Amino acid sequence: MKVLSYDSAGNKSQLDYDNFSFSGGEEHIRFSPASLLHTVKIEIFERLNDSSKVIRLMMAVDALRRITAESTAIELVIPYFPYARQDRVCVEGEALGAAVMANIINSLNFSKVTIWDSHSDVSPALIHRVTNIEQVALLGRCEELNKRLSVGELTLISPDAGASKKTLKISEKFNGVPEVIQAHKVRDLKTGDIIKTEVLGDVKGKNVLIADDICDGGRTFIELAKVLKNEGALEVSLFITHGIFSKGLDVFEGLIDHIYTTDSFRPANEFKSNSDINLQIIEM
Ligand SMILES: O=P(O)(O)OC[C@H]1O[C@@H](O)[C@H](O)[C@@H]1O
Repeated sequence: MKVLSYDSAGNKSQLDYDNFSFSGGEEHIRFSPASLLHTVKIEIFERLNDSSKVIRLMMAVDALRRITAESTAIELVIPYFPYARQDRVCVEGEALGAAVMANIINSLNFSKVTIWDSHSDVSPALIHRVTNIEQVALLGRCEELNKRLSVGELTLISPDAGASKKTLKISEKFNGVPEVIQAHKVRDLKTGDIIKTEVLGDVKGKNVLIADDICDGGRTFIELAKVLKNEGALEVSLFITHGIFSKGLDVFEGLIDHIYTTDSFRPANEFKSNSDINLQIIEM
């Protein structure tokens, strides 16, 4: 967690803090009141990729509010908004995870919350004072990908209905030059298993780029890459905002040739590279 403080002249400095957990796992955090004397605004940047970080964030805000003036604005940047995929009740009896997480964030009363490439429109609608930086804007940071898309070297693949709006926006950025082909995925709502994947267009002889928000275990992209290669696609690449890669990168071997992802979920130096996959981390 990176904490920045701003004085009234807009000068920025990084705030140090002590942080440890008790042997039973409970978090402890302490800021130096002296370092906050001239602070008018605080900005917290955190990759919320595990639950203990949520507690640490809550502790940090509590500590900061105790030693700053009431007028001090506290802003939050959480590139990866956790639980965003649980944005509807698919089967009766489930929790609405996105709302649970949004309620926690809202309870901390931030002046502004920034997230990147929200999974759907639901989380931005639930979080107060939120800015969602769309995938098409993040793409601006990747020179290579911009170039390849602008010259029509890649055909965009939207892996499911949820991703199609985002993929079309990327194509529109380049005046429709990259062709967009829609794919269709059916999941078992109870187990999350993928039952069916089909590509609704001709990919023969084309270099394709699958664009989506999250790659977790990678099943969506493994199944899709198999179909794409079977139907004659040449290079199959992946542009993913949030690279969780919970099953590692080896699972894509022989199927995905190139992966572009941002450092939203983990810092760039923590990605385990795979010699067979050309992995490019877009550092923000
Ligand atoms: O197939 P894995 O990588 O586990 O899950 C990622 C997919 O699940 C969706 O919600 C994401 O938007 C993406 O399409």
